[in-house]
Amino acid sequence: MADTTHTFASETPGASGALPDGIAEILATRPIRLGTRASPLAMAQAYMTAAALRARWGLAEDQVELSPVVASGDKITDRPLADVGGKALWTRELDWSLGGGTIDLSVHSMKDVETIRPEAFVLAAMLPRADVRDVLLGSPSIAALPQGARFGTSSPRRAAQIRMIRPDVVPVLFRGNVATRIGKLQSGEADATLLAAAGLDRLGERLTGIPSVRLETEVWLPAPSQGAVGIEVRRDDAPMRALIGGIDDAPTSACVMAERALLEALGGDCHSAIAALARISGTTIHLRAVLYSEDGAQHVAGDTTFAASDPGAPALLAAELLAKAPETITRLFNPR
Ligand SMILES: NCc1[nH]cc(CCC(=O)O)c1CC(=O)O
Repeated sequence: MADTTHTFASETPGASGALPDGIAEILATRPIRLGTRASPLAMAQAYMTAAALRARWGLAEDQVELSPVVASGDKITDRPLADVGGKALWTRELDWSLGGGTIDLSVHSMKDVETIRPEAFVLAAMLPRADVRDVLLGSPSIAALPQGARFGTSSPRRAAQIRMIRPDVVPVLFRGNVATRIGKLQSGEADATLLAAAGLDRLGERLTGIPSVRLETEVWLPAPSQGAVGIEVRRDDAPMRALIGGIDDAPTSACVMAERALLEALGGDCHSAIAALARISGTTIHLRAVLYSEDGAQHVAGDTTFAASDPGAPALLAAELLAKAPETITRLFNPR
């Protein structure tokens, strides 16, 4: 018989500590309001954030509340995101709520958050990063894809990466949430697709009957910020900054900030095919990145190792990559 004694952090006496200044006064009148998109994945991530906040500060169930907003990006599912307004479609409605004070915090998939954010907000915390890998669905390997396979994606990165390895593969437009895309694969709209392991894991997707493989980062880098959930707060809201700062996973924040600094220096947008991943060991960050031409026929890769205290290093890698990239790649970027 297994030992059934468990200790939960939230039950450890004193583990939660005193609330940051000003929070008790807010809780006397209303709950903490977490803004989130309404998609199943966004809701799962917001639940995780609420649970982490309650555990960290010893808050009751009803002291943290979710406030779902339907994002424009969730209403338009028949065109590539890049053609209809880009990443702002995911953040616009949440930004209005946060700026207007009807929510205290916005929970985001960091992958969907523009590199340049309103000056009034701060990304004050990230949850521990999930599995960063992309998952190939519909085939047990890239090599096993049938000749001329139809590959469902709306991501320039994923389309370029697959065609670099398999130029015969034909991209077909795939949008919608995770369940929608799995449904499209199962109904035969494509032979294969790619999804983030983080999303599948957080939704508890079983993928029954679908051959799949998690692609190792040595051979297949994910999107910058993939697998990271970030929480934004108004810059002038000191109590909420302290509250949310209490659940920040510092290694995740350091890596994701490095990937975002690279993206910002490159001037990448939804049309640019860029893969990047930072890993941290102690205070040393290792950042790898690959830029692709649209058809994947050309690519440039590079990496850099730097002290976490050196915020300029990702921009140097960006400059080095652009300097050696052919015009088919540089034209996809607007470096700053
Ligand atoms: N662009 C949609 C999106 N934004 C974040 C995730 C997955 C979760 C994550 O990367 O944290 C997904 C779905 C996907 O790419 O499969």
